[in-house]
Amino acid sequence: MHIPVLNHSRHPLPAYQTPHAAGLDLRAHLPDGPVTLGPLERQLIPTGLSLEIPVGYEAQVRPRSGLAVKHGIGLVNSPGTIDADYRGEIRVLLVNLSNEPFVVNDGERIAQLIVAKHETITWQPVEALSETQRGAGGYGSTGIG
Ligand SMILES: O=c1ccn([C@H]2C[C@H](O)[C@@H](COP(=O)(O)OP(=O)(O)OP(=O)(O)O)O2)c(=O)[nH]1
Repeated sequence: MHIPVLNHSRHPLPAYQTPHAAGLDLRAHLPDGPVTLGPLERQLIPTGLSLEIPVGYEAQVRPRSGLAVKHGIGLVNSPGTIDADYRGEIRVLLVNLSNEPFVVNDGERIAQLIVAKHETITWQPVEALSETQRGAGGYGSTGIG
């Protein structure tokens, strides 16, 4: 699938790092210099990228596990949703869940983008739903562990 992309950064377009990777790494676009995230601080980090995603598809912004395990860096709204009709810049809502400041440098790979199909549904209001073995059970109703 080809996706039209505007790249306002001086970084290369997101690329798959291995032949069968699902995600394309997104880089920080910080022309004015690095940004420091203090402990528990969150910031929207620009990528310099705007997309034209085909109708029927979305893009998901997901954390990178390496940054999560090594530095406690996550996404507040994980996974972020990029709508097909969004034409603005993709931004990444990073949060520092560690006790140490974390420096985000220009060009650093901060998150990953997955393009996925989605359904557009219509509602069918009813008076009752079909019965199942689970019924309304959840939240550990089958036991923990
Ligand atoms: O991590 C994210 C999440 C969203 N967006 C952009 C693309 C998306 O299409 C738009 C709106 O996102 P969302 O629907 O999650 O935001 P909202 O809080 O529901 O606001 P809106 O009322 O604008 O839909 O913001 C990003 O750039 N990064």
